[in-house]
Amino acid sequence: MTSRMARKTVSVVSQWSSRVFSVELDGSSHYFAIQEKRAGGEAPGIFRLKAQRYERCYSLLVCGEDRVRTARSYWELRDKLTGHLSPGCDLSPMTSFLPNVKGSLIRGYFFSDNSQSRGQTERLLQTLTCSDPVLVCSYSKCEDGQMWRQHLWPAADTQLVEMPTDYYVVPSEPPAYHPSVLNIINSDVFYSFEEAHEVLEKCGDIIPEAKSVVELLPNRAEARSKPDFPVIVIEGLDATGKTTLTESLRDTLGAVLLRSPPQCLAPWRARFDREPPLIRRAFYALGNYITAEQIGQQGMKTPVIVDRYWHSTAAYAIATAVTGPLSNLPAEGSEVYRWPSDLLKPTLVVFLTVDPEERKRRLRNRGLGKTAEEEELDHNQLFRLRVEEAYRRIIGPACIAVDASPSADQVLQQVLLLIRGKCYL
Ligand SMILES: Nc1nc2c(ncn2[C@@H]2O[C@H](COP(=O)(O)OP(=O)(O)OP(=O)(O)O)[C@@H](O)[C@H]2O)c(=O)[nH]1
Ligand SMILES: Nc1ncnc2c1ncn2[C@@H]1O[C@H](COP(=O)(O)OP(=O)(O)O)[C@@H](O)[C@H]1O
Repeated sequence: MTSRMARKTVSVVSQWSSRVFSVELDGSSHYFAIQEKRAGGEAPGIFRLKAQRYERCYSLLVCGEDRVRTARSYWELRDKLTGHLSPGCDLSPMTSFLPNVKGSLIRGYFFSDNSQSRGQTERLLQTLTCSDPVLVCSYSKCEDGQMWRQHLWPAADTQLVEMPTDYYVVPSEPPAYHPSVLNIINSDVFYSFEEAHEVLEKCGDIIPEAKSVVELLPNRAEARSKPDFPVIVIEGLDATGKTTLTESLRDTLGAVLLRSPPQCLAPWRARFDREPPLIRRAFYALGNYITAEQIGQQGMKTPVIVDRYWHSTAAYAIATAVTGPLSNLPAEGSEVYRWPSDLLKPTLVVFLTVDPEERKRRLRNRGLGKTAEEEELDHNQLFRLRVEEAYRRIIGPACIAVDASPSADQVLQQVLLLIRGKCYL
């Protein structure tokens, strides 16, 4: 680690005693803080859970100045740990944040070492080199077995890191919001063309395909005049009937059918789907801006139907960043649900809803593959509920839910009524 990185480390750790830490285990978040003086009382939840089986736990927090490299390092760290940790070590996502300080979230992993030889884990930790500094800490039970202490591992060449290495671990109250909310804006969800464009520009030297995507982008989000014809967006989870309905609307209304991400990005979509959220969501956000350009052009000549657009991008990003129950989502009216001021607004957004069992039936009949995210929708009910609720909370425009359980023709007639009522078509 260079001295510059060490200074960064010092700056992170120097705020350490005011930071809160969260560890996710079995769908629950366990919060703790640290302090230099021993305090009475019981150990934080995550440590009580570990106390019976482990003598030692570890955490790795990825903190760097370049957020693209830090996001990549966090992503790569998971593969390194899962590839080298002794079998049975349980790895849990971990974050560290300053309550109410946007952008203060640092991501990492917490794990307990169940290997016979502690040396194997410690050698792994020593060798973990990421393009960004990884703050390595170990946690050990105090002599009385009640309290736990956190030890900071100064990386080999960071003589500059002059700080006390031992802190006592104490319980912390859950924050008023999910920690990820601190970093959602322009990290998980992008609210301007410039913000998303900046991320893809920065990726150029680590992801060559990013340059090809950037070349396809408009110079900036053109402040176009409102299209003369209605723009109808059809949204919904996979297999709710969007493709069927959008194609029928195109034929019935003599409209143009567009999609987001647009066809021109198809060659790189799978590539960016493998990237960490910061990069992946920037890719999808820019896809919306390219589609907006196409809507602006076509909408001067004919009605436009769009298969997915901003709602899909924001809903999946928010529901992925904020884990756990629905109550963890940012409250209705939160700024995370607002429409980007520089993104073309449609006339109407229809959100198709289908009973989960009917949707699974349709998925089976459709027979097409599913994204990893769609797989997650199927076996993680909480994730699906968060995605659906995020769709509903997005405003500017909000979506109008339509029950897509009836036959394809009945759904078409119902949506046509909506369109004619709203767009006078
Ligand atoms: N279109 C779109 N898809 C996204 C976005 N973010 C994540 N995804 C993922 O991509 C899947 C949609 O892939 P598409 O090929 O657009 O979906 P589709 O062609 O409408 O067909 P379905 O998968 O049945 O919805 C979603 O279910 C998410 O898993 C986004 O911003 N736009
Ligand atoms: N209203 C409907 N009733 C019954 N099956 C439908 C209906 N709409 C679509 N389907 C079928 O469900 C499957 C998924 O539909 P599709 O239009 O591909 O959904 P999406 O584009 O949302 O993934 C397809 O096999 C399609 O024929």
